[in-house]
Amino acid sequence: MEIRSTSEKDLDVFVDTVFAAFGKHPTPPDEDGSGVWWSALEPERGLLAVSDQGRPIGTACAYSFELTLPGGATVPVPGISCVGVLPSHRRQGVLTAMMRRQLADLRERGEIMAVLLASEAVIYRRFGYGPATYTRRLTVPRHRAALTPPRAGQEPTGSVELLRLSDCRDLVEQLYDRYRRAQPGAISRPPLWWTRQAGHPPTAPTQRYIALHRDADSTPTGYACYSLDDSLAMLVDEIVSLDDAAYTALARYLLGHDLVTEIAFRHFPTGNPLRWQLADFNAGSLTGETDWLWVRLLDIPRALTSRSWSADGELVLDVDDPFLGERTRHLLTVRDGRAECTPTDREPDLSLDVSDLGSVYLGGTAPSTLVRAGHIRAHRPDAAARADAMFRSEREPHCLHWF
Ligand SMILES: CC(=O)SCCNC(=O)CCNC(=O)[C@H](O)C(C)(C)COP(=O)(O)OP(=O)(O)OC[C@H]1O[C@@H](n2cnc3c(N)ncnc32)[C@H](O)[C@@H]1OP(=O)(O)O
Repeated sequence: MEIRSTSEKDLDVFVDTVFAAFGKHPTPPDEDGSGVWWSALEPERGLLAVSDQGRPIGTACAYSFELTLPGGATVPVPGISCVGVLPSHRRQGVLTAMMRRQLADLRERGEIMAVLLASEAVIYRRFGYGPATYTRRLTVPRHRAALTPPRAGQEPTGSVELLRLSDCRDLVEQLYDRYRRAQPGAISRPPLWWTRQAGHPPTAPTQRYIALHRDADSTPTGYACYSLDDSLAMLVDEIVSLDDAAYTALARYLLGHDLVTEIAFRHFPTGNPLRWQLADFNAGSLTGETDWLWVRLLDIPRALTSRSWSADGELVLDVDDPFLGERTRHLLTVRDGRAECTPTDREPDLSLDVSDLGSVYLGGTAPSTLVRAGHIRAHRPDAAARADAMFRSEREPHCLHWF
């Protein structure tokens, strides 16, 4: 078997092989290659595994994204996707070989970390990825959707306008970009995703309504992208807002929609105040709680010094990376929210696998939870609490981009 990089001329074979790995057939794109989820693929960042007989049997690719870190810094990240091996060639080490090659390539490019969305949670930990953000759905039956009235002096001052997605793509793109720069865990949607209508709504060409919120000065501050199905259930693909007032106004608009049986909010963030604003706290049900963005650190010192930190202090981290055969020990020193990271031979506070460091990195998983789960070993009684205070993100990490 050979693993080779792809280029533009491999695109059809690449797409065909990915679909075969998932047991599906590709739908034809528009003449210019747009209008399907894979329209934004970067063919020069793909890998193709080819059997000894010359048959393509496996695929993997990387998108060029930016990731927002706790504190608001953004870093370039490869978004790993289209990972597949033909059913006829599974469990023979094809994926393992592709992951090894891909991580080596990413290191060579100087990437700090990689991210992905896992089709199954059992696949990627062995390659050093850890789940770092989570998602779930809130569903509210329309007859229980009443919200508590706003407190005196906090009445909404903005407005909501109903638009069709096809009429306001540029505005939606700009709002998403402003939102993701302020939201830890959020991923950029490169211009290609919008111009080629790749991915899922609102970048996909699917028909959708957009509820656009403007503040009192008529400045757009958020949108909700939604549709109703034949049974009159409303599906909200995403709400993107620059502040809580916009989110609340959009939720009020959606929950007040007539002739709707229920309103389902996809990607409902942990810590979102909407349940507290419902007159009946139990009106909504939370379902589909699942991992979303997985993080794989490739350059630990650069990763740790790129984000900001919520508490000053020192931590010695002993990090095992079995897949890459590396064991490194780092002294993390945080002063005024910024970190220095140096090699050390001091006794460790925490011993952990690189996948667990990926899980706690964005602040969405408390180190103490992984200590209690038996993943991380704490060598001092106060180490887990100290790590919790330092790794916590003031704003909970959240990602709603699908790739
Ligand atoms: C980011 C993304 O694109 S997510 C999409 C992932 N792709 C899919 O889900 C498509 C359908 N599945 C597939 O194409 C394949 O089953 C893959 C890509 C998941 C795995 O490919 P394979 O070539 O079979 O993996 P490989 O042989 O290298 O297995 C490595 C190890 O992972 C384990 N493993 C791999 N996939 C799975 C799985 N789905 N469930 C449980 N264990 C798995 C193997 O058992 C093996 O374990 P071992 O090292 O202890 O023996």
